[in-house]
Amino acid sequence: MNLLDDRVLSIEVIETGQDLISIPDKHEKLVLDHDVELGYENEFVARKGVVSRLIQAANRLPFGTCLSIKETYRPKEFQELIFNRRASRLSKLSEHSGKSELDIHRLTSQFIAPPEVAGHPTGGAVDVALITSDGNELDLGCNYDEDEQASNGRCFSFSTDISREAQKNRQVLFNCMRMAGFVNYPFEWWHWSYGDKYWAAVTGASNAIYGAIGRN
Ligand SMILES: C[C@@H](N)C(=O)N[C@H](C)C(=O)O
Ligand SMILES: [Zn+2]
Repeated sequence: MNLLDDRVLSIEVIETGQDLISIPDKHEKLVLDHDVELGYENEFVARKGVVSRLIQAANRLPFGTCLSIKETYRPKEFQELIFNRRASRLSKLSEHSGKSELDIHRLTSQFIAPPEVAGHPTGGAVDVALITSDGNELDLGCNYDEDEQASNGRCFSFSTDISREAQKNRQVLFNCMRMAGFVNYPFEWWHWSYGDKYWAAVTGASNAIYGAIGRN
């Protein structure tokens, strides 16, 4: 399901009011990746229910494997900025010349969520990968945050164009995240959410429980 699907756009939010809290930085199975450059200060916070699910997911990983946390809560203004920036870049590419605004909106929405449905500004979405306890990133088929062009489609969760090792690692990651209640966005193996509109549409929940929230 993509982010512009009517089933996602039509989801109502019944906000729980749950706080954003910090993801523990001393947990033996969770590693906060401070090297990811985002363009704003990453505070590694998420909704309380998301943080407890991240801990559940991490605790299910095999001995010696940890969950690497790349990005969690992202301010809505930043979501708007990166969405508009990508739309503007795509519209200038010769391969997209002649495309309508709606086509560009659709193309942009595959890699960056339109602000009205985006999970990161709700504190419900997380970007994660796997890392060994001595700090080596596991092969998951492409680098974190490489889009379809940069990864030759290997960012898609169900790409078959990745090594056996990467397929096995994805299976480990997908199992632990699913068991903890997260749903994956299948265009990006690293993007998972709980409680946002996308999660509600995929799980059939009657509403989302987390809407966009400010950092107080
Ligand atoms: C930009 C990319 N890392 C990302 O976060 N994409 C998802 C779909 C999002 O914007 O929520
Ligand atoms: Zn994400």
